[in-house]
Amino acid sequence: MSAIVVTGTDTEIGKTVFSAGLTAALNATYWKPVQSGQEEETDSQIVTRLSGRPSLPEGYLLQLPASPHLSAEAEGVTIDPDTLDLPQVDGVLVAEGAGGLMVPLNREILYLDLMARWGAPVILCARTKLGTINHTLLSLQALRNAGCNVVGVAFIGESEEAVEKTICQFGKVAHLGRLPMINGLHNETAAPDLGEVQGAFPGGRSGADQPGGRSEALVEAFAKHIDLDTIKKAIQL
Ligand SMILES: Nc1ncnc2c1ncn2[C@@H]1O[C@H](COP(=O)(O)OP(=O)(O)OP(=O)(O)O)[C@@H](O)[C@H]1O
Ligand SMILES: C[C@H](N)[C@@H](CCCCCC(=O)O)NC(=O)O
Ligand SMILES: [Mg+2]
Repeated sequence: MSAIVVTGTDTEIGKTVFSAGLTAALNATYWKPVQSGQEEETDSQIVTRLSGRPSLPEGYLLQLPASPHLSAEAEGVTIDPDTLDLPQVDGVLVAEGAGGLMVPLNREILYLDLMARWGAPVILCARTKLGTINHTLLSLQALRNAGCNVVGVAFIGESEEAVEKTICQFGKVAHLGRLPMINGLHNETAAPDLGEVQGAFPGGRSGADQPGGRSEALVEAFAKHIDLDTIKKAIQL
């Protein structure tokens, strides 16, 4: 088995959409160790809907959309990192963090510490919007200080060539491509009471534009814009 970790410079920057593209491209299995927030769909449901690939059950599935340590505390739970070793699967495992790197899992450890413990190669997702140079360089420094193996930065959003180049120069990091914004990924059929469904949603405009239950628009954009060869090499595929 090989595993690859998808993290980001912040929450809401597109890690889940990127993970769905990556999971489809690698015929992988997706895992969200800690889901903190269950407003509409979980990240696992989104990835399975967009990729047509399976998701493992979350290690912790928490209601409150907040930092994992606070969501857990709100339910009287303490996240135990010893229960969050990377699961064994056939083929490739794609594991997605929650928010950015220095997000606490409990009162003692950060997500970054767990990623360092896993030792799996890490992809850093970053916006192309103003402010990203600082966020991305800080995140790269944190990953390296923690001893993580950084595969590269995957950008998300409109093209900002000079900005992307600056990050890769100062950060001495590979540019893994840029996933543009894709229309129609939202699941208009999703509702809170679908919370237990894992997989494609039948009927409606689910963002899965093929009957097999995946978004061909995402799969095509990922194949066109993301450097899968470099990612495959990092996980010895
Ligand atoms: N490439 C894209 N094309 C279109 N929409 C996107 C793209 N990337 C992200 N989005 C949208 O932006 C929003 C946030 O994206 P996403 O859920 O992937 O963020 P995230 O980084 O995984 O956040 P979290 O920290 O909660 O896991 C979602 O509504 C998603 O559909
Ligand atoms: C609520 C978000 N959607 C996300 C957690 C983001 C934590 C950010 C904490 C912070 O940096 O302030 N949850 C999750 O990915 O499961
Ligand atoms: Mg996500």
